[in-house]
Amino acid sequence: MIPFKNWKRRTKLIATLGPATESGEMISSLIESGVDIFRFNMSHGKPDWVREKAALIQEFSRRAGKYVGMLLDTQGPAIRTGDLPDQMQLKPGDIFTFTVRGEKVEDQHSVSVNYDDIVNDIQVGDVVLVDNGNIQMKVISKEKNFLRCEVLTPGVMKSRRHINIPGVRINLPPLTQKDLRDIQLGIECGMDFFALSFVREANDCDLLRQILISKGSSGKVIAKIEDQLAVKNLFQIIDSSDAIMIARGDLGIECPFEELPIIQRRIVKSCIQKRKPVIVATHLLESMIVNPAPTRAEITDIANAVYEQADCLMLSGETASGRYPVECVKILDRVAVRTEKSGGAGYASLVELLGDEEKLAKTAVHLADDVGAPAICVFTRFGFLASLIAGLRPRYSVIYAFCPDEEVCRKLTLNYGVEPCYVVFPKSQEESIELVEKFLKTKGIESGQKIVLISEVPLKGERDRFILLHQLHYIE
Ligand SMILES: Nc1ncnc2c1ncn2[C@@H]1O[C@H](COP(=O)(O)OP(=O)(O)O)[C@@H](O)[C@H]1O
Ligand SMILES: C=C(OP(=O)(O)O)C(=O)O
Repeated sequence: MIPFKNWKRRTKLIATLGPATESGEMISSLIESGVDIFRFNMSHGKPDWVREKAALIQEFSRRAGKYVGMLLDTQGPAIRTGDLPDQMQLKPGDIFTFTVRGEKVEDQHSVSVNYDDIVNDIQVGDVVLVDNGNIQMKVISKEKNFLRCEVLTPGVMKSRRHINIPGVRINLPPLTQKDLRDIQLGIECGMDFFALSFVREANDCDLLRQILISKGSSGKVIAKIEDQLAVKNLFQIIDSSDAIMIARGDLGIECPFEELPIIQRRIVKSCIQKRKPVIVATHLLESMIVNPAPTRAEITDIANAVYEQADCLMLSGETASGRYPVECVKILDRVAVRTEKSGGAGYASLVELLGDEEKLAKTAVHLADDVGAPAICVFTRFGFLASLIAGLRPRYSVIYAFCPDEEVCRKLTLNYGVEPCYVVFPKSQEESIELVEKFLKTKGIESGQKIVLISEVPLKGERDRFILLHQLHYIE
């Protein structure tokens, strides 16, 4: 019997926290609606705000009895405008000035920029792309401390907007002083994932990892692929990170946009092949920042990412500042569940399985697929075996990861199809089966169903592992 009834979503969901979702009530509703990880975008969040919201997430996740991860997203070597007291409505023909080094100008429309070298990197006649390319301006003159531009497309200039200069290597270090302060804050708040913006090469990830380790954090390193250099160095970056984010907001500006779907597919496929979790981010439900219903194209985009079997989908402005955050999460859930049932691209067949653990995981997944098991129960100390199994994308099974470490449980919120459950490890196979039976009963899995049990915890010899095909037999 194929276990399609009560299908639980395998694709994980990340929601960016912002003014629209900062209340305890909203955080609680988002957790109830299925958010697995909350993202703090450090281009916007102030330290006290981050501390307060991180504590709220921990409290509401405890109340909901569900592990929820927290992700700190660094600003990285990105060019951003500074704070504006009020938004500015811009129309074609307006003159707009970008200032650096604290320069003050009398112009009607101006804003500071965090990157002094912008005046060197941009030439008169170049087009400046602001706010994900929404506002285009042409440089008409430049001085030591400012650039004067003509507005080409209408738009609203707000605080902390991103400026892209495609193809130019920005003269900022991979981690700025602000990033280092934010990472320290993230460690203090117990963040599980640290995303590195505008990663350019594998060394950038190594640097972040060294910082985390030196400060005693077990945080995972997520590399954001958002420009052409990162695409060029993709394989090394995948190898040096714990997970990849396809940051389509910037990537879609930094690369010709017709390349975006091809790059997305290549990244998802490569990550699955190399067994690294992958996040598809940004613009999944962009129209729902203001509209109550998605476009057909957005539904199809979500379904495509789910069909590709990405581990995770990420909402940005939709939950940070949109009008319908909870509805967006519910729509992602609904589209993901339906698409998962219909099957996926199957890139996991490309995974290279070299070591014994990998082969063990593959055997367990084959068995579970063959018998149509609704569950693979894995006893995992460090989350390694659970993530191996997730990487192989079982066709029908939820992966219940029984783990004696709450930190590891929170890190598993990113992996495809994994539901982490905290347990003290049982001492025998019999106790393991008893624990699993009791647990699966609460999950609505019926007596008589066949499930697969696998453990990385040796019961006898140091290298012994077991895989068990077990038919549930609940004692009433
Ligand atoms: N912590 C925050 N505080 C204030 N505004 C925020 C915060 N996080 C996000 N936002 C708002 O939501 C918008 C969308 O979020 P996101 O896509 O993460 O930002 P961006 O595209 O600027 O990196 C931001 O541009 C910003 O206006
Ligand atoms: C997630 C992204 O990064 P940010 O929100 O930091 O611009 C993106 O560009 O898609």
